[in-house]
Parts: sequence; C-alpha cells; structure tokens
Amino acid sequence: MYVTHLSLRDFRNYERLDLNLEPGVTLLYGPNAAGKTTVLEAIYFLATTRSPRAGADRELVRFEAQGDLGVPPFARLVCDVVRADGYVRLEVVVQRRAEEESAIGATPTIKTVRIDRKAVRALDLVGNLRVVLFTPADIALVTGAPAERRRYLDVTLSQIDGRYVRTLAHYQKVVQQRNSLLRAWREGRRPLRYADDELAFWDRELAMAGAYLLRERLHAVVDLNALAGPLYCRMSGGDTPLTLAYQSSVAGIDSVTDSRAIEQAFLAHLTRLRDDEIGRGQTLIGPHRDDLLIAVGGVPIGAYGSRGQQRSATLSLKLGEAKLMRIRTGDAPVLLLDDLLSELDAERRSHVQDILERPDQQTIVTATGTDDFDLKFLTRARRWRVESGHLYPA
Ligand SMILES: Nc1ncnc2c1ncn2[C@@H]1O[C@H](COP(=O)(O)OP(=O)(O)OP(=O)(O)O)[C@@H](O)[C@H]1O
Repeated sequence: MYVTHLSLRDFRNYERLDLNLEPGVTLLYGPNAAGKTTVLEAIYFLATTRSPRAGADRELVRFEAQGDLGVPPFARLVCDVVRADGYVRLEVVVQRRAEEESAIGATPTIKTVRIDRKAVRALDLVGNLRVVLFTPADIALVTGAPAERRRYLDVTLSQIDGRYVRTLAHYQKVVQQRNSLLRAWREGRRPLRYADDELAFWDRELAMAGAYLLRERLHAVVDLNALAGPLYCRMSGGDTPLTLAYQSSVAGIDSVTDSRAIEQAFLAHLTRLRDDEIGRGQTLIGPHRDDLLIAVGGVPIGAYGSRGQQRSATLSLKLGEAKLMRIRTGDAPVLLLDDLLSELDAERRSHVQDILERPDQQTIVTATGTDDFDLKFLTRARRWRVESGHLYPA
C-alpha cells in the first residue's frame, strides 16, 4: 500500500501542506527543526491515531492556529491511500476545547476520525493504513523497559488484525477492573470472604482475552525471528543472527500455541497467586507483565551491545515487522525512517540502503543532508528539501 496524497492544516509547524507522494523511496532532507519528522509523525498519526512522540494531542495543534469563526483551533490531517484491495481516504481532526470546557475537567482536545468521510471510532481506523516507523528514540526497544517491547508487538499485531486491537483494549479494561477489586481487598474496603467468587468472573475474562493475545504474540515472535534475524546479518555484514524469545509471566506457556491450553495454564497460575495478588493489590501475571528477550549470539543486546549494534538491531526489528505485515496481509506497509543513517558506520549505511531496494515498497526517509547517501540511492529517491514548514522539490 502507499500514500498518494498528504494534506495538513495547522499540524505542528505546518500551517498548510499539500504533498503528492509516490511508491518507492522519498527523501526529505533539511536542517534541524525544519519539519521533517513532523511529516512522518502525521502519517503515523493517520495510521494509528496516536503520535509517536507527543505526550498529549493538544501539542499537535499549531501554536498560532486561529480556528474558524469562533470554533477553537484545530489540526486537520488527511491522506489518500492506495491499497491492494482499493482506495481509502483517512482523516483525523484534533480540536482544542474551549477554555470553559477544559476548566470543568473535560479532556483538552476532541479527536474526530473519518474513513471515506464517514465518522468512525478511533479503534476502527487502525489497520486501514499500515506503517512501520523507525526513529532514533526507538533504540529504547532494545535498551529500554519491557513496556517498549510489548508496545512493539502490540502496534505490529494491532495493524495486522482488527481483533487484536479490540481484544487488547478489552484486556486492558479487565486488568484495571481487576486491580481496583484487588486494591479494595488489600485496603479492607471489601469483605475478603467473597473474593474467590467475585474474582472467578474477572479471572475468566482475563485468561480468555490474555490467552488470545499471548497466542498471537508467540506466533509473531516465531515469524519475527525468521525475518529480523537474517536482516541483522545482512546489515552488520556478519553471520551471527539476532534472536527473539518471548518471556511470559504466565508459567508453562512458552511453547504452547493453542489458545485453550494457554487459557488453562493462565487460570491455574492465577489460582496459585491469589493471596499474593490480594496482598499486593494488583494483577501480577499476563501479557501486560511480559517481555521479549533480544539477543545476538545468545548475548542480550540491550545490556551488552554497542550503540551501533543496538541501532542495527532496532532497525532489523522494524524491517522484520514490515516483512511480517506484508506476509500476513499481502500488502507492504509504508516505511517511515527518521534520521535513518545517523550512528551507523559506512559499511552499515551502505547495507541499509541496499535493503531498501524494493520498488513497490513506499519508504519515506528523513536526513539533515544528502552526503551520507550513495549515488544509487539518491538517483532512485524522490527528493524534497524541507525548510521552516515548507517542502520544495529538489
Ligand atoms: N504545536 C506546534 N506549533 C508550532 N510549531 C511546533 C509545534 N510543535 C512542534 N513545533 C516545532 O516544529 C518544528 C519541527 O520539528 P520536527 O521535529 O519536525 O523537525 P525536524 O526537521 O525533524 O528536525 P530534526 O532534524 O532536529 O529532527 C520544531 O521547530 C518544533 O519546535
């Protein structure tokens, strides 16, 4: 799939942008703070309704935005997408609330999502445009906390399969409800004698939704091993592949791939943990507590890898994710690669540019200049110079 047109109004430092895009490689280059990452952020936002970097959606509305005729300021993003199965137009509007409304505790922004001009829930947008984003901050995928690695699996699987997004949202609600019950028992606000009966319902919900998420994650990790491992070799020019191993907090499920068996193991472990969970007032096992071990030659790369190795590993995981999406859906996602070549040595830079050869893959790359790219890459790429919120063909 690929984006043919991106239109922005009052999004970050863009007052207006109307950009035609094509399949193949597009290079956006220009000085710091020009607005290169913002273009990638906009496309990612249209795919997932989330910004990869904003703490809150109100940061996305251009500071100087005026709004229309008494309507509070808003950012509007629209893109046209060509997919293997047809054409789709996606639109998201983020509007600041009037000050009186925010003052009474309403969220500071309202988000409206439309597919082909019809209003839909934010969850329904996910999967219409599939993207894989790589930014310098993504190194946290290998060096950061387990939550980063869970998010990697969740963002990938949510874009592939609508059922995964919905089950994940349900699972997160069940964990919250279950945790508030466990806290009430711990703090003596609820009689303990009914705990087993009351928890039975929540345990079943947790185990059923959790088992589905676990099965999907375990399958994805098997596939990602086969896809990202060799990419790491190609990128590093060596022959030691990258390996991934799913580490579940639920006992006895590592090699089980049948949902029913996972559910049983989950329920059995919850029963054994009953007193501990009440004592700590929280749900101690499940997909929300799991991790992914990322290693090269058996050595965890987060703790022992060099910065360059960690960056190559992150990029291999992202390119592996793109391959997984293409294999599972029959349609290649859009690759968004921010500041692609920084921190890689000359050899790795050249390998990366070779890997991005696929002509049917839409890839949008940002960089501060063109010097680090080889001539073959530059000749193939459509180039835009970015300056202070404007794009100029180069
Ligand atoms: N809500 C906003 N309104 C106006 N400008 C904003 C807003 N949010 C961020 N900016 C500005 O937008 C500019 C573009 O940032 P962006 O991250 O896209 O730059 P970049 O070209 O990727 O830079 P770098 O090379 O440093 O990564 C920055 O100057 C930033 O301060």
